[in-house]
Amino acid sequence: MSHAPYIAVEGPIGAGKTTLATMLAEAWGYPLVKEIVEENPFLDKFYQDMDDWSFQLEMFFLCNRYKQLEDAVIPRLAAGQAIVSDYHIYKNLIFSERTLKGVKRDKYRHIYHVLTDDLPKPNVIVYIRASLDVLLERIAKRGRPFEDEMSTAYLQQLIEDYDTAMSQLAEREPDTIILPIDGDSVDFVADRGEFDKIVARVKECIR
Ligand SMILES: Nc1ncnc2c1ncn2[C@@H]1O[C@H](COP(=O)(O)OP(=O)(O)OP(=O)(O)O)[C@@H](O)[C@H]1O
Ligand SMILES: Nc1nc(=O)c2ncn([C@H]3C[C@H](O)[C@@H](CO)O3)c2[nH]1
Repeated sequence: MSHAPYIAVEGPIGAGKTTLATMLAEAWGYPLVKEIVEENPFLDKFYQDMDDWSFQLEMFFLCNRYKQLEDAVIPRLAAGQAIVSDYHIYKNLIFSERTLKGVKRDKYRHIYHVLTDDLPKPNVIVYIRASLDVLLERIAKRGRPFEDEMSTAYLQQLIEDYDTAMSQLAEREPDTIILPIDGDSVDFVADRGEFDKIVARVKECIR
């Protein structure tokens, strides 16, 4: 392992990333880097008109995540200390390849690589996979008003994009271990035993 433990949780919208990342960070007493949602000025506009707002939204996410890595992740790893994150920076590319088109997609892809290629990458990604029905149920239960506008087709496409992306990532970043979790059947919230099993599996990866 080239740096202190850097553990990321990934998965499609509503899979339970923030929930699991928070539990892991608390269990180990590590700081948590969390996605910015409430202060995002473009999310509601994006869900109302994706074609019109996707570039602004993707750039906002990219700049914010870059800043979080710069401010919170890099100094911490440089000090030899572990950290948990509820995303991997690669998710910018997963979403942008789906939401952007033509010249804007090419420009975004270029900027993405310039900004992120030399950033530290997680040692482990806990990848929560879940079916469309389960994701829809969790998104509805959480009740963010702007997500009412999200189409089922978009979410289904993201489920597939995530599977493809995780296979690509396994090739691009062979030092990162990807731990898939079946979010439909493994309820790490209600069942402490299931959470403990995840903790044990992650520990194995960062020893
Ligand atoms: N294993 C679980 N069982 C039941 N409910 C869960 C589980 N995991 C998460 N939830 C609930 O599902 C909702 C979505 O979870 P969470 O916000 O952690 O997802 P997320 O993947 O971080 O979402 P986003 O992609 O939007 O950032 C929340 O209301 C959370 O309490
Ligand atoms: N288009 C797009 N690009 C991203 O990088 C991205 N990251 C998260 N999201 C959406 C999912 C949830 O609704 C909400 C909170 O995660 O924001 C994104 N949407």
